[in-house]
Amino acid sequence: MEVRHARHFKEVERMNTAELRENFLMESLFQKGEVKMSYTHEDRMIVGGAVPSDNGLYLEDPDTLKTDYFLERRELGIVNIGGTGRVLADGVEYELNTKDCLYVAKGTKEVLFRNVDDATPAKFYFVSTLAHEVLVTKIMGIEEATPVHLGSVKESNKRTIYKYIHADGIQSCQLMLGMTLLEDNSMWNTMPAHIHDRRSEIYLYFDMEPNTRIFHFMGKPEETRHLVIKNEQSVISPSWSIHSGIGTGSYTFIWAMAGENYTFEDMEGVSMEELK
Ligand SMILES: O=C(O)C(=O)C[C@H](O)C(=O)CO
Ligand SMILES: [Zn+2]
Repeated sequence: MEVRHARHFKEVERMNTAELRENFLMESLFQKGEVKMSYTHEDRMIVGGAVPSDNGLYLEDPDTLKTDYFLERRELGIVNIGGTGRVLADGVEYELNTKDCLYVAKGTKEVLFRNVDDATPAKFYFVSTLAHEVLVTKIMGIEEATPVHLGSVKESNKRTIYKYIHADGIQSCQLMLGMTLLEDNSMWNTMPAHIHDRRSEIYLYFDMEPNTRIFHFMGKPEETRHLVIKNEQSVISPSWSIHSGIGTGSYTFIWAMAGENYTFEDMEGVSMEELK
């Protein structure tokens, strides 16, 4: 697993494009027959992709974590962005259709990713955070997730946030996770922007045409930078950074957060006057 260290905003102000990408962008999480992972020291989140082939794939990384098994001191949120797949958590099977989410509790010794049909392979995106308590492993479809309607056609940001793992949904120790779907011709997410100094956040952009790009904005509000992002790429947002994007075509994204509090609404809005 690759490891990324936390960066101070003063250092980030001076980064060129390649350095920004090296530090914050995960460009190839989804490789057939592999589990790919990236460990960020921003709230010690692990972000990954698993694309099973014939025999399935186990979630493991003893060298980086130095624990007896992956979820010994962690919890895990998984979302399937591919064809129907199965996750076996200590032998208990969960079938995940596209956009279904599975929370896997701390203490689960074995996590196995499988396809239902190799002709339409599953693509599992996952985020793992540190956990202090054993909670309940639970699956949730998008139709059961808590919707929040935001934005307008006029502002090109009409969208619905579906919250899966949060205080009023699937319970976790600190992981919060959901998916945002934009209406046709609404291109902006998270604008007006916000920060939340108590939590880091990771986005995965997906459901994009090969030629579509997201211009994703990060940085302190008065020192913004951008990254040009392709389909199925993931970007880290440190707690001091805005995280907002505009697509050249349609897209969906999964957001996941970890940190101090467990309050989705704890966002400090950034006014347009502040953005530079
Ligand atoms: O579209 C949005 O706005 C979002 O989905 C924002 C994320 O949910 C977020 O940044 C939560 O802190
Ligand atoms: Zn946020």
